[in-house]
Amino acid sequence: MSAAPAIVLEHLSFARGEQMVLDDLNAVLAADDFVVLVGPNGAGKSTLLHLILGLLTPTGGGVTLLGGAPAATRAAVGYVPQHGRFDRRFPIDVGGMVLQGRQPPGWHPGWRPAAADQAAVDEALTRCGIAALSRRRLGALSGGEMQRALIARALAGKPRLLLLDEPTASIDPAGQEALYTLLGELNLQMPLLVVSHDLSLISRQARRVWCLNRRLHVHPALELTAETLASLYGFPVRAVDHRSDHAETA
Ligand SMILES: Nc1ncnc2c1ncn2[C@@H]1O[C@H](COP(=O)(O)OP(=O)(O)OP(=O)(O)O)[C@@H](O)[C@H]1O
Repeated sequence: MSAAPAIVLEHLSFARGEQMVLDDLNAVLAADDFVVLVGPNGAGKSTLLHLILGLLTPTGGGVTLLGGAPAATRAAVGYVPQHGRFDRRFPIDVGGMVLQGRQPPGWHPGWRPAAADQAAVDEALTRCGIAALSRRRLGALSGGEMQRALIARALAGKPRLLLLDEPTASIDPAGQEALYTLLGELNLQMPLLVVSHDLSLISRQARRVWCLNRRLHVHPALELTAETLASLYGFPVRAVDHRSDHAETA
């Protein structure tokens, strides 16, 4: 028997007053899925993530997250914010930040890590290839290293699903390659939902693409054509395949 889906959207709608932000969304994110969520600015991507996490209440339909109501199951979701939105002046080292992924939700000033917490941090750092950076201050990390540290923080909480917001944005090509590899490895163990405009990520790794612009269209990734993207973004978009085995020959 196949595992239960990670996310089920059923006739999901969300309105703010007169504005219909999301209109009758239906989709399933399978237990082994790698879904990239694309859409122009204002399409409702953040609103959808908030609904999936139970931080907003649908005005129609519903969301099932990891087999239950989002408010009850969201603790099992690892959320990875954009590295550029994280304040690196925060006076903490990489190990300390990853340890935050073990802290119980809410305000617990007396919380002290147990041996199992430190073991989970060490495992997450190793999995993300940054064990050697454990004592490095956040301010001294490259963009790619910072993104890995944020992924490690999410992994430390032993999530059953990862949500990532633009993981490859503002990262140099070598760092992006390393992230593609890491995301592929993580997908062997858990489903991923990635908000991204990175066409290389879409063409190489997504099993499915959720194209959102108030309504949701689900595409098998390889069928995502320039026409689909143009209709989504409202202007022509050139899909560039960066795979070396597709390199152009002069
Ligand atoms: N707190 C809010 N109050 C009122 N309207 C909001 C609020 N948050 C978002 N909106 C509106 O809801 C719509 C969807 O916004 P949302 O942030 O979900 O889009 P997005 O796809 O994440 O955009 P972006 O790519 O620019 O981050 C937009 O029209 C936005 O202006």
